[in-house]
Amino acid sequence: MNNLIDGKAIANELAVSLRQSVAELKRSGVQPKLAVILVGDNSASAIYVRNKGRRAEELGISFRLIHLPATVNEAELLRNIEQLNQDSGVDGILVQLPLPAAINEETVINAIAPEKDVDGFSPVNFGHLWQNNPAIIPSTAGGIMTLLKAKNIDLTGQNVVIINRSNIVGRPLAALMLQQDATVTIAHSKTKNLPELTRTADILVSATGRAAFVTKDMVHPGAIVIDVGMNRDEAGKLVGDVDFAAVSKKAGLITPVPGGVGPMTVITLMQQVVEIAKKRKD
Ligand SMILES: Nc1nc2c(c(=O)[nH]1)N[C@@H](CN(C=O)c1ccc(C(=O)N[C@@H](CCC(=O)O)C(=O)O)cc1)CN2
Repeated sequence: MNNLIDGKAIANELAVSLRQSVAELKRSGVQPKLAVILVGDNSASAIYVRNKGRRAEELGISFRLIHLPATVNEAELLRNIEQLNQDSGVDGILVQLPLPAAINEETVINAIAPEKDVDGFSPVNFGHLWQNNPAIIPSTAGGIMTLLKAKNIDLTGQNVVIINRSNIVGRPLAALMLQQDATVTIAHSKTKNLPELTRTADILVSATGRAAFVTKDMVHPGAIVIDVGMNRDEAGKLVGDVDFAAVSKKAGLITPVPGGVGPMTVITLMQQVVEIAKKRKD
């Protein structure tokens, strides 16, 4: 299929130069290190964290996983974050989301030192992003931008519809696309006449968490379709939000699930760990 955007292959290409950057840093006495806090036993989160650990190891980035029980209280979680904030050997800190309901996500994210907030979710990094001066950016949004760049897509004047308004995907992606002069619409569960809106999209991004949500009647011929969904179908198979079999026949370019946005999220995270570590040299 020649309209496929192979995120796995693009991530693997990026890994080659990133491995060299890590090796250079190590030669200059800096060992890049990522610390991940995983709370509870969400099976999807465990897989995503495992993928991050594997990629880090393969690149030569130190990876520390702190796995806390779902019953951990907020104060204990904040203590762990503070220790990592104070540890000069740790470059990037992230808390895998979602967190158990009893824990306030915002309090936790705000506790991460902005200069180590490798997810780019803190108000400081979000503020920089929306001020057109991005520092550390959310990895999924950054990964999607890299995919489009790899395919030489010029965003100027393109109509983009993003079905997601989260801080992880929709909002940061909208900011990044706006910076490249796209016309961006964020759609969500209360949006009226969604198919009518999505048919206006030159680039359609979906992150709804619902399998087969994007059907072929929602896509105009030749559109670029970016599928951020991670869902299980009735047979337990990993699928995205898009009815891939039908939509891929109509789309100009399309990302698969798995092997599309997911690997780009992970490699972008690693790129940012390395960028933070480089600051230790200065
Ligand atoms: N602290 C964060 N939490 C979450 C984020 C995030 O960016 N930071 N994003 C998502 C999940 N996510 C990152 O953690 C993520 C999603 C998917 C993948 C991935 O490797 N996907 C593979 C398939 C994996 C599988 O087999 O299930 C693929 O698409 O090929 C990595 C990371 C929510 N939480």
